[in-house]
Amino acid sequence: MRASIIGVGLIGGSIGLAARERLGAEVTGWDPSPAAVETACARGALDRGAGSLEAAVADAQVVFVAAPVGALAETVERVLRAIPPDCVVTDVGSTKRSVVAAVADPRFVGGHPLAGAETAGVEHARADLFQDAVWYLTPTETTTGTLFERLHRLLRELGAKPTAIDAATHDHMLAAVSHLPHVVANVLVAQAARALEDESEQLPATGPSFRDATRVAGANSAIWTDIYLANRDALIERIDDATRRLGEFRALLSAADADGVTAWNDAAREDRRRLLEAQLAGGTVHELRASVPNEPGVVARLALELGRAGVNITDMALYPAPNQAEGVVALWIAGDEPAERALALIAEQGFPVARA
Ligand SMILES: NC(=O)C1=CN([C@@H]2O[C@H](COP(=O)(O)OP(=O)(O)OC[C@H]3O[C@@H](n4cnc5c(N)ncnc54)[C@H](O)[C@@H]3O)[C@@H](O)[C@H]2O)C=CC1
Ligand SMILES: O=C(O)C(=O)Cc1ccc(O)cc1
Repeated sequence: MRASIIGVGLIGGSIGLAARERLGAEVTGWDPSPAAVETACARGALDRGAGSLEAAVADAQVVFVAAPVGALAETVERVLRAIPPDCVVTDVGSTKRSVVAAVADPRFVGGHPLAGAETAGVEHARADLFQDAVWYLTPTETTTGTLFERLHRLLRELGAKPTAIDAATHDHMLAAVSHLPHVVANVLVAQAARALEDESEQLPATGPSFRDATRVAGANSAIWTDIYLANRDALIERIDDATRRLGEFRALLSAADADGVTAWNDAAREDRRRLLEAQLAGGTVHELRASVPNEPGVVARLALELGRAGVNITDMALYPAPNQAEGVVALWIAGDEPAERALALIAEQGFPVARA
């Protein structure tokens, strides 16, 4: 497998380490910072650095674009102009609408690993960063099924859990579970640091809860300014919602409503439990086989439909029929109930489907 990485920072570097270690891939990379390329080679994240983006991808079977969100659309287009025809291109940007709207090429599939850190640069890259992490993919009606399948398999081999989602749903969800938490962490440290400016005030001691809630405060501005701006409409909605919730709690306090405060706190515990429980779906893996016409977008549509219903595809394989007009998609789904749901959803799409 020949893989190429454009933007060799924390995420690009981690993909390089994992691809070389786990896939035995030959990895070439390019970054506008020569120092990043040099460190990536020294750390074993790249087999070699290339002199230009075009040279880095000329021979690739898969390209990961791991640049800041604001540079993604232009960089992906540049990659698409330079790759061989049978190469899949993906990105890792934390927001998806802008790049997916700008790039309409059957060889491109948007992506976003839900894994990372508050650090930056290939110095902090790790081969195990994506182990068991959800890795969102945003295929569209034009995505080539076989290239989507190749990317899906590669990500599984990197240890991740690829999950199809549409770009708008992704950005709205991420505003709530990633972008707002980063904003709130910044607000918390700014509040506590007021004491630094007022010499008469004693510096607060920071306990574990403060450290947990603020680990990501001031995370890498080289990527976060772009993320906040690219998702500003969804993030503003979440900030307004959070402000309203703070206002509700303020009202409970102001009324000294002890029962209300207890109910509010209990509801938070229950919400957190349900959110964390939802990540632990597992169980027996079932193989389903669906017959589908060999048309652009069919595989993407199936993956998106299952993703929307919360069904995770553990693995997938495509078997085109000799006449090339139709084919079989094999899907492996973990858990009895999700497999049942997947069977029903695929049948609803009008495709014959059975357990293998
Ligand atoms: N840091 C994290 O935890 C996560 C970050 N992401 C996304 O991954 C991408 C990369 O982020 P990190 O690796 O954390 O940042 P980073 O700052 O560690 O690395 C970014 C790299 O991109 C390079 N770069 C800048 N402009 C470029 C361009 N025009 N073309 C190619 N390369 C360029 C920089 O020189 C740098 O080496 C961003 O899109 C970010 O939203 C996704 C998931 C997690
Ligand atoms: O460090 C953490 O907890 C993070 O949240 C890292 C992170 C940053 C950006 C992403 O798009 C996904 C994950």
